[in-house]
Amino acid sequence: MAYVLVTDGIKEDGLQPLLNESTIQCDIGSLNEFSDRLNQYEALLVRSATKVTAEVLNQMPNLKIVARAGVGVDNIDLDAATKRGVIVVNAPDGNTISTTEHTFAMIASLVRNIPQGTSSLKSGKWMRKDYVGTELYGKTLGIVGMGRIGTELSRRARAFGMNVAVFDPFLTNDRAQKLDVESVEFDHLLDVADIITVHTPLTDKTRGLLNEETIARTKKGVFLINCARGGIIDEKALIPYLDSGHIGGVALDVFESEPPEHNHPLLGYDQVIVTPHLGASTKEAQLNVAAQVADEVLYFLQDKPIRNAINLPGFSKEEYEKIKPYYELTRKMGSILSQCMKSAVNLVEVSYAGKLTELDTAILTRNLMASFLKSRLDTTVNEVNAPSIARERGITYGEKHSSETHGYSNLISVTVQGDKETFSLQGTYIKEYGDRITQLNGFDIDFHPQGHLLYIQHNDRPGVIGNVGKVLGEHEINIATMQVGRKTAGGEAIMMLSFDSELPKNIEETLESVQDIVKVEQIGGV
Ligand SMILES: NC(=O)C1=CN([C@@H]2O[C@H](COP(=O)(O)OP(=O)(O)OC[C@H]3O[C@@H](n4cnc5c(N)ncnc54)[C@H](O)[C@@H]3O)[C@@H](O)[C@H]2O)C=CC1
Ligand SMILES: O=C(O)C(=O)COP(=O)(O)O
Repeated sequence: MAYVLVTDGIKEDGLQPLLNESTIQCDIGSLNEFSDRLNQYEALLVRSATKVTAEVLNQMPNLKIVARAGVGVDNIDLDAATKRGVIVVNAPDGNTISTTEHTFAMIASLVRNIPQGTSSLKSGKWMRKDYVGTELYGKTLGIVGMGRIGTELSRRARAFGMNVAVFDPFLTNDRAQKLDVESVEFDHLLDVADIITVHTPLTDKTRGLLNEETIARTKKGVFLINCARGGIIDEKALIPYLDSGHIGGVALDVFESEPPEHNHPLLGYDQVIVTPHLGASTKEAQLNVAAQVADEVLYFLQDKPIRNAINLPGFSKEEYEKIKPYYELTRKMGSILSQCMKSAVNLVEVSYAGKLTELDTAILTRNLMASFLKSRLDTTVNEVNAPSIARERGITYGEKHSSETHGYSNLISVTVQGDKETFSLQGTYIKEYGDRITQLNGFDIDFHPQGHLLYIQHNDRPGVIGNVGKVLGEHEINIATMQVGRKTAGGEAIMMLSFDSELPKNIEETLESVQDIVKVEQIGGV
C-alpha cells in the first residue's frame, strides 16, 4: 500500500483516479493533522499554503514526490527536495486561463474603480464624479514575463484594442510578431506603459523588479498589477508614489507575506484594490490542476513517466516510450561500472550513438549516474539528486552524441576515469535480445547483463578457463553463462560469467590465486 497525503483543500473531484486506486491510501488534511504519520507518506500533494520546508522533508523520510496543484513552487524547498532525491512536480497550465482572466478583471476593475464604486454605493453614497475611469482602448499594456499567463493576457489586451509592450529575455522576435506585441527592453517598457503587469516567477532577478528607482521611470498615473508573486513589486516602494499621486492605482492578488497583516499600509489606500490570492481559484482551474497532479502521482507510483517534474528533465509520453528500453540498460551499465571500478572516480563520460542521438538523453545519463553512485553510497540516490551528489563527491560527468555506432543501431559508451585506472563499457539494446554489453575495457564481448556476474581479467593461456570451471565446481557453483573476449591471441583476455544465485564472498580471492588470472570482480544484483 502506498500512502499519499493531500493538503490545502485540493479539489477531490479531480483526484478521483488517485482516490479510487485500491493500492493507494489517500489521507486528506493538513501536515499538522497527520503529524504522527508523516513518516509513512510517499507522496504529498499541496497548493501554495503548505510550506514544504527542509524540516518537513526531514519528518517525511519515505517521501518520494511532492506534487504542487498549481504553478509556483516557491512554497517548496526545491534544493532540499532535490538533495534528498524527492521529485517535485507541478501542474503548469491547469490554471493559466483562470489567472489570466483574474488579471484582466483586476485591470478592468482598477481603471474603472469598480471595487471603490461598489463599496461607496453600498455605504449609501452616490459619488459619480469621484470615480471617473480610464479607457483601455489605445492604451499600452506593459507585460513583464511572457510565459503562459503573459501570453494569454496579451491576446485579451489586443482584443480590447490595447498596444502591448513586452519584456521577457526569452521572447523571440518571431514569437512577438506572431502574437502582435512589441518586444522591448525593461527600461523602455517603464517609459511607455500606461499599465504594467508582472507575470514572472519570484527569483533573485525578479524580486523588487518594480522598486523605488524603476517606479520613478514610469509614466505619471501608471497602474501597476501583481497577480504573480508577492515581492516582484516592492510593496514599501509603492507608498511614496501613491502618496504623491504618481501611481494611478495598484491591483494586488499576491503579497510578500500571505495573508498580509491586517494593518498593512497598502490596504488603507483607496487606489489599491486587492484579492486574497484568488488567481487560480475557479472551479475549472482547481479541477484541472487536481487532475493533473493526481495523474502525475499515480503514474509515478506505478513507475510510469511523469511529465512535469521541476527537478528532472521533462519529456512527453511519446519520448518516454522511445527512451524506455535504454533506461534499464543505463541502470545496469552504471551498476556494472561502479562495481568493476572500486577506486575513486573523478570523471564519467557517456556517449550516445545511432538512434539515441535523436532523443533527449539527459535523463538516461542521470539514470546511469544514479545507478553508478547508488552502489557506492548508502543514501538515497536517484535521477533527481544524482547531479548534486556527483558534484559533492568531486565527480564530473558529461554526455555527448557521436556517430560511432560500431555497426549497432544504437550504442551507449561509457568511460569512467579515476586517479589510478580507467574502465570502459559499451552496451546496446536489441529488440529481440534485450540489453547486451558489447565491449568491456576495449575487449569485444557479448553478454546479457543480468543476475550475479563475475568479471575475470586473465592472460590468454590454455587451461585458464578450465581452472576457473574447476574452482567454481569445487565450490558447487553452477555457471549459467560464460563469455570470453581477447584482443590478441596469447595476450590479455577477459571472461564474464553469470550465475543464478549469489556467490560466496571470498570467491574472488580463491580465483585470483589461479595461475594467469589477473583480477576478479563480483558484480551483484544487476
Ligand atoms: N495568482 C495566482 O493565483 C497565480 C499565480 N501564478 C504565478 O504567475 C506567474 C507566471 O505564471 P506562468 O505564466 O504560468 O509561468 P511561466 O513559467 O509560463 O512564465 C514565466 C515567464 O517569466 C519569464 N521571466 C523569467 N524571469 C524573467 C525576468 N527576470 N524578466 C522578465 N521575464 C522573466 C520567463 O521567461 C517566462 O516566460 C508565476 O509566478 C506563477 O507562480 C500562477 C498561477 C496562479
Ligand atoms: O499556481 C500558482 O502559482 C498559484 O499561485 C495558485 O496558488 P493556489 O493553488 O491558489 O494556492
